[in-house]
Amino acid sequence: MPGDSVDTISVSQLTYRHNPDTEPSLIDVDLLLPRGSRTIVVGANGAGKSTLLQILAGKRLVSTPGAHIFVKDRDVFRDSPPGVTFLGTEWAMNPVVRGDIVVSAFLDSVGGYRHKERRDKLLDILDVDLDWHMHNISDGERRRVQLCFGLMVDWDVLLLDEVTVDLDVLVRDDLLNFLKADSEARGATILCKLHATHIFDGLNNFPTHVAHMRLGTFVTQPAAWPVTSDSALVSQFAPGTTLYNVALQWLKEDRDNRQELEKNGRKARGARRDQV
Ligand SMILES: Nc1ncnc2c1ncn2[C@@H]1O[C@H](COP(=O)(O)OP(=O)(O)OP(=O)(O)O)[C@@H](O)[C@H]1O
Repeated sequence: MPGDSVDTISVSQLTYRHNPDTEPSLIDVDLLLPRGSRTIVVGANGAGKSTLLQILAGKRLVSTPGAHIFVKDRDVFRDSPPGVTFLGTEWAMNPVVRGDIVVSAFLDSVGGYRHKERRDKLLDILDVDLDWHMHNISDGERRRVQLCFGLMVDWDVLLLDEVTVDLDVLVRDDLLNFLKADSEARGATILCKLHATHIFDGLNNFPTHVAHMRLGTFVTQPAAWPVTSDSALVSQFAPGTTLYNVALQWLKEDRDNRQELEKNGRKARGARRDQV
């Protein structure tokens, strides 16, 4: 709850509609994430993962009475917390980052010279060339520049929305190791969305918690990872289960649930309320 410094992220009674006449994308969400945790959220398309990340980043205003959205003990909207980094896919679409600007100038324009050590480490991990021109690089290369840009500042909370999807496996592996070591060394908290098409190799050792969202709610709250004989997930999975198997089972349950709803005449989410 707000005021408890053990939890970096504390959410309660969060309901959110993108449009007033559609079904809510998040329904009465409660969430507590301890400081230093690294949580992967699994869920089918449209489960509400990105919407939740965007709200935690303060990018979507929530006006639902009673909703509490606190990051680092601060109200995300009224007293926005410092040290929160959100990395989402829309960044690469921004015309500014597609202009004729050299990477070194671009990174310096956002203070890269002040974080030279971390910047150089990230340039190395992400294999980014300071002489690249932003308008002349591939989407994957632009993504690597974005990661360098977003991660070079010391963040306390990192909200990752799919941005590792188009990295090659070597770069991605190095980056995950960097993020893991960074979060362990500084007690920084990471929440990331796992896309259904994600490559799972190398991800197994990354999270401290995994969670499952479906139709705007958590069907499994963040649970300690890996699965051990005394962990909450042992009722669903055998100790030592891989993240790949967990995701497969949860996504299959999501599909079964959707088919059941459709059989019973329920329209897909996003339909107007008066059509549901
Ligand atoms: N900008 C928007 N305007 C209206 N509805 C939206 C918008 N963004 C998302 N939604 C709706 O909110 C719901 C949750 O979407 P969200 O993008 O959060 O899901 P997700 O779990 O991240 O899905 P995916 O894995 O497919 O990216 C979906 O029904 C989606 O149609």
